[in-house]
Amino acid sequence: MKTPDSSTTQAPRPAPRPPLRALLAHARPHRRVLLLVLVLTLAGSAAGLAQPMVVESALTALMTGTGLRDEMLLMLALLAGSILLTWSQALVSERTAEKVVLDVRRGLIHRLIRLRTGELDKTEPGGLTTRVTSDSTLVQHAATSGVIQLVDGALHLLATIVMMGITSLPLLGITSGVLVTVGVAMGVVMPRIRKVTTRAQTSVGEIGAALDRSLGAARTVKANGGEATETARAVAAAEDAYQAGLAGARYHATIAVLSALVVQASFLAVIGFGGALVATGTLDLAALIAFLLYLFNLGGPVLSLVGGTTSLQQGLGALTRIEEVERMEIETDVDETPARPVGPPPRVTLEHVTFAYPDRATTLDDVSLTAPAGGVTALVGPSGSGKTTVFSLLQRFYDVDSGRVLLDDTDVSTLSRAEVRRRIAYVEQDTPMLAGTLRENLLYAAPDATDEEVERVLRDTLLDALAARLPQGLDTQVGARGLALSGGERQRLAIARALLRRPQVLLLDEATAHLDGLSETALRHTVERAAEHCTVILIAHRLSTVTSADHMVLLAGGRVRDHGRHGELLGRDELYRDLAATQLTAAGA
Ligand SMILES: Nc1ncnc2c1ncn2[C@@H]1O[C@H](COP(=O)(O)OP(=O)(O)OP(=O)(O)O)[C@@H](O)[C@H]1O
Repeated sequence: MKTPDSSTTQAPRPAPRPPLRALLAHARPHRRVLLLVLVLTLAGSAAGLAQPMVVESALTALMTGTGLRDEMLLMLALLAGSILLTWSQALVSERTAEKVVLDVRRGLIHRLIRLRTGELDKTEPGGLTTRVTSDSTLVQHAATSGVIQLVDGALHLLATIVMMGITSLPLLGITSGVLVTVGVAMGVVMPRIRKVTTRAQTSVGEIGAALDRSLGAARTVKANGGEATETARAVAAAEDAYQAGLAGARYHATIAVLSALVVQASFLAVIGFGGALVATGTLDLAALIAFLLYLFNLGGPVLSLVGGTTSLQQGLGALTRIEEVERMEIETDVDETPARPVGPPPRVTLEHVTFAYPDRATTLDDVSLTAPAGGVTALVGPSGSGKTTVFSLLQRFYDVDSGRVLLDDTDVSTLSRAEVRRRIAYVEQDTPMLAGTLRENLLYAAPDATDEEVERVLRDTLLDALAARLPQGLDTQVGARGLALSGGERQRLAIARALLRRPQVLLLDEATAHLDGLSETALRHTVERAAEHCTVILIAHRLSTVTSADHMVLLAGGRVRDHGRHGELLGRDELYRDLAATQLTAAGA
């Protein structure tokens, strides 16, 4: 059972749409421009279609001895017209295609960054990013040039056939063999092209996923000599993409050869049969030549049809993957900018909270705990006992299955996620630094913080000495291409960033890494100073933390086992005594 309103703040999951309908939905906003492109394309094709007729009349003129001037001028005009039309058509069509892809990418980026935590748990990030990069490109071509090529190809083909019929019906009869064969070949090959393209795209996604995983865990890979295994995994996906690409190439080549072969064969047939007709005087030589020109013109529309169908097939495959993202649940309530939290730090309460990760056994079972307002509460417990899960529920990364999470008397499920996360700041165990300067890292979530606030927070986190030591002070670059900070400094920087937002609650997952005595004291001092302004809840990994905490909650197996002060728990709880002796690290130990 979900909390009553949890469904109102999440995006509804739309039913899957048929891919073609979805594709047309992407083309719809640009329908006017696409119509213009189609008109231009058709006009270009019409200019091309008129050429053999003009040739026929020029040849007749030549044979009857009348002048050629008009025909030559007309041919030049047609040529110029068709060049101009093709050029402007290509330009407008490319621009629209770029707009389509930008729209698709904007939508995807927006959704991916707001995906619900539960969706992220289920999906590999590499597979998601290829939807923004390569899949969107395939949709772009399908929704614009693909559709246009198809319509143009079909109309052009039809018009060519009509013109051939007008020129000579018997010769058209001979040629129909071409059309039927090409049609059958396309019907057989096209679905296969779609299948291999989908396979190729899936493999490309797997390359991304495999690399993301390897690079994200680069140190583990190196330390375990896992280079060969990781390479093999990514290369296997690359080879599969290659195989799928090869299969696609084979199908394309088959279609190209078939069309060329059939056009050549019918050319011979038309020459033979048409030659006989000319010899008997049933057909003009000029008409035969015009017919042959049409025959060769057939290649254009047939290629358009093949190209259009291929890109449509590819686009539909890509769209199926993009639509998967459209159907994933996102957090819709994170973009509002709630007012800065004011008022005293709240009491934080979990009231009979039960929670299970999707498709997992119960992780928190009837957990009730209270972190007093403005104090330091430490969560302790063996690994896997549910400490991090409590933090996740407090920030509404997930919603509880039953029970309530309260800030004073306010149920967090009645607040938007933006509001909850504005009130609560979270410092992870291993805080990544963002690219940029020390100042940019500090101001990430509070760009309007004043210099005085920055200075006070630096003092509270004992980072003022570090900043003073640096030649460029707060404008020093940090991270991969700048100053490297120690684990302790990184976590204090993260606390400073969190405090600058002036949160009401600070959640801190203490680093398990060993800190020297100085850093440990600095961290404790920082936490004590933070507790002057907000309610601090921390996942404790240090003895010094639990001895100085106001209150402690001992979790075990997803339930609250005991709570109280360090001395009390030490006196009465065996598990706690064990933990204190083994897990909690003492400075300088
Ligand atoms: N995203 C997730 N999806 C599914 N199960 C999860 C997820 N995160 C944690 N779990 C499971 O929930 C249980 C509690 O995990 P949690 O991270 O809350 O424990 P913890 O007390 O913080 O452990 P540690 O001290 O090792 O960090 C574990 O059994 C874990 O396997």
